[in-house]
Amino acid sequence: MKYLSTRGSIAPIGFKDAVMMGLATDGGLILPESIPHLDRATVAAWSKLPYRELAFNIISLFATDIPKQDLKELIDRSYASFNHADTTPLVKKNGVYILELFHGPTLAFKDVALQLLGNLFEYLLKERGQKMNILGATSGDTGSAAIAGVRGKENINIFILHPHLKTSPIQARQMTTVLDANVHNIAVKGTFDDCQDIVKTLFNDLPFKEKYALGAVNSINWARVLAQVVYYFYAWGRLPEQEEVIFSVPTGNFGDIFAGYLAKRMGLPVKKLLLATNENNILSRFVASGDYSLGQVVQTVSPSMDIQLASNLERYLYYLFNENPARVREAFAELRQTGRIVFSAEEQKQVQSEFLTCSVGEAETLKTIADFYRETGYTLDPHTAVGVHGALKCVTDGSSAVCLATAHPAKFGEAVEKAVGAPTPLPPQLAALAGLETRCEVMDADKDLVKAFLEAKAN
Ligand SMILES: Cc1ncc(COP(=O)(O)O)c(C=O)c1O
Ligand SMILES: N[C@@H](CCOP(=O)(O)O)C(=O)O
Repeated sequence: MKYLSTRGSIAPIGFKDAVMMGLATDGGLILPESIPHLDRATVAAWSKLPYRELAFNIISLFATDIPKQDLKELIDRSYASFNHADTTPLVKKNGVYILELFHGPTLAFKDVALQLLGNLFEYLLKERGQKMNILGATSGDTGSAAIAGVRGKENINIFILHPHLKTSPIQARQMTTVLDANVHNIAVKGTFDDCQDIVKTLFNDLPFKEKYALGAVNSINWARVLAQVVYYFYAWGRLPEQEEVIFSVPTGNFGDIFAGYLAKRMGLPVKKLLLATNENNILSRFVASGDYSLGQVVQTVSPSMDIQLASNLERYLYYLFNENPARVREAFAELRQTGRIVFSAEEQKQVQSEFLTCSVGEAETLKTIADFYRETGYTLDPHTAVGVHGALKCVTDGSSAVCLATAHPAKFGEAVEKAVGAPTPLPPQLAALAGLETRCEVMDADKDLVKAFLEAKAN
């Protein structure tokens, strides 16, 4: 399998180089040259497999330059750190299915990909005899999952930018209580979009990227998205009837839902993907009316989705534009100049044939948590609640809905307590954070400050 860039200006590369490149060197995002298609019998057989076997089958279609035995070992090791025998169990509550993606070390869906990516980096760096400086942006969950994924690994420094005081307190502690010498947390006085913009700008500074061997842990890295494809198949295989379903995905950077889109293109029977957002609803507006115009980020009770500029939309647009990189370049030039992208009526129709959407406000999110808790005794985190609200409100045709549960509720204790009127018990790994020393560098949202900091700390 070879990989290309959505912007069309890199020579085809293999999987291992794609993982190491992160953001494509032409500023685009990396995609496979073609998407493998599985027939219905294969989908049915594979999706019933235990998680690690399924992950191996799917990932090996794309990671064709890693010897199969090595890949198997990497996958087995990555999911051994999950505390549930099913890795990503599916439960049914109140008529909807909940796909629990929070059984990894940091209690969010990011662990599914970042446990694997950490092991992949270690494997590739050893093979190449290289060192790496990881540079990533987080609105709260990617950061701790990435740190947990690379902690204790040789030849890796990690620099994670988060928006100062805009994550939940527990999310911040999950990152800043890690005092290992190679772990660097930077609290940026700005938004997640500012953090992501700094990271992308530094990745696009090719001499700097090369000199410091920058590695990407955000979903700009193809391996992130690929690992997330697996659980769509896994969930489908656990449904009582193997029918066309709707996946409801709480969405911020469009990585998770893009993985669902890939699963569908690979042959998984997905009727539609329901793109659920909080008040930061640029992606909902895009699906509902083709209005993709940038607004101001607002702070919500689902802070990990407080995002305007979703990285992975570019990957979807590449397909929407019939795999035409010139149209992708034009769209992003338009976005830079005018703050919006204009879509044709035909393109809008195409988007609506693939996605449903719902934008969920704070009151509805908290009410969904409260109602669900009262009716089922099950506690949703605020991000999951956004998707569950979307499924309960928008899936009106009798289809089965699978809601992706992207984080453990205890990561967002304040919001959950406001909704249900009682504190959520802390799992041991979160309770253990109380009182620990923290280390974090607070900085203005200035790429030169981040650059200088990385230069000083990288070794
Ligand atoms: C808990 C949680 N839910 C949902 C999302 C949205 O996922 P994505 O960015 O892949 O759209 C994020 C982060 O982005 C998250 O941390
Ligand atoms: N919600 C994310 C934002 C970054 O998204 P990513 O999937 O591109 O890493 C976070 O928790 O940091």
